[in-house]
Amino acid sequence: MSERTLDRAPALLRVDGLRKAFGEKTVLDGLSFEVASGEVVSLLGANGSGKSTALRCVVGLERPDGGTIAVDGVSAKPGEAVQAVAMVFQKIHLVPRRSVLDNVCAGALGRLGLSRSWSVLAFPREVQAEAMACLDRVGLADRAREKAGRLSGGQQQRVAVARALCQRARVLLADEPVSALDPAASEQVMHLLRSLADDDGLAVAAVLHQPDLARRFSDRILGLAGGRLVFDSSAEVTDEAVADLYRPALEALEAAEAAEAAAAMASTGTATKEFA
Ligand SMILES: Nc1ncnc2c1ncn2[C@@H]1O[C@H](COP(=O)(O)OP(=O)(O)OP(=O)(O)O)[C@@H](O)[C@H]1O
Repeated sequence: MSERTLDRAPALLRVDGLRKAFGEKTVLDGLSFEVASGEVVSLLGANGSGKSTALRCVVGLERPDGGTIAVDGVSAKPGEAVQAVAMVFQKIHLVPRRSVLDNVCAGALGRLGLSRSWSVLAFPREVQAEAMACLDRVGLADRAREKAGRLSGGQQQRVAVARALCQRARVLLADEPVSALDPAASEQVMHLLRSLADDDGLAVAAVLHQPDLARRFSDRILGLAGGRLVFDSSAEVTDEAVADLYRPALEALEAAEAAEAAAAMASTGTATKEFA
């Protein structure tokens, strides 16, 4: 977004030298980035470049092997959730049989010290009031009493965002938030993320597979390859730089296809010889 001029605020989220391996495979290789209050940062990269793992480390779903994560200047304990950080996913993770309002209230569970099992019959009235305000913020207050599973995918994703707001998150991580949505719903969700940064001062980091959306809705784009940052640029990143991110994956795919074609040719040759 070229016209947006951000006086970069101090980073709300600071990730420094993050390292993570699964077995022998290094997935994050010293990844560092920052996201300020009011900023939307997109992470682009080929499949397997470490984008999801990076966000999962930040939200405490994975324990990093090294590096530091700080939220508002306070270091996070590795592998532990931080109240001020929430994440939304491509697979939206609502409880479909519970009401939209209950799903949003669930954002307050950690703060209330209640179990994640939702054993409470009803959430305290003040939590319900806060959840209604969060639903209103995402434009879905009128759907509060419906079962979450009855809403469209785009609406469910907005409910997931409302749940993050009810958690009082200041850093919102979004892992492919629009990959399962149609273009109109994708626009709506991206506009919502943008306005949460612009109007509410959230720091937003989103993994996207759509470079055009990344350009339109973010202040900066981070390019990841092999668990490292290969660029951290303004949203005017060149087509070539973006294409470079996906080139190794494309080349690997082309090599696999060529090997498959060669194997098929060889077996056809053998079959022809046997037939003769
Ligand atoms: N729990 C796990 N155990 C073993 N390997 C894992 C685990 N989670 C991720 N990986 C591996 O780590 C690598 C990076 O995965 P990650 O999901 O972070 O990539 P990504 O950039 O988000 O990819 P995509 O665009 O496909 O979602 C992949 O090779 C993946 O198979």
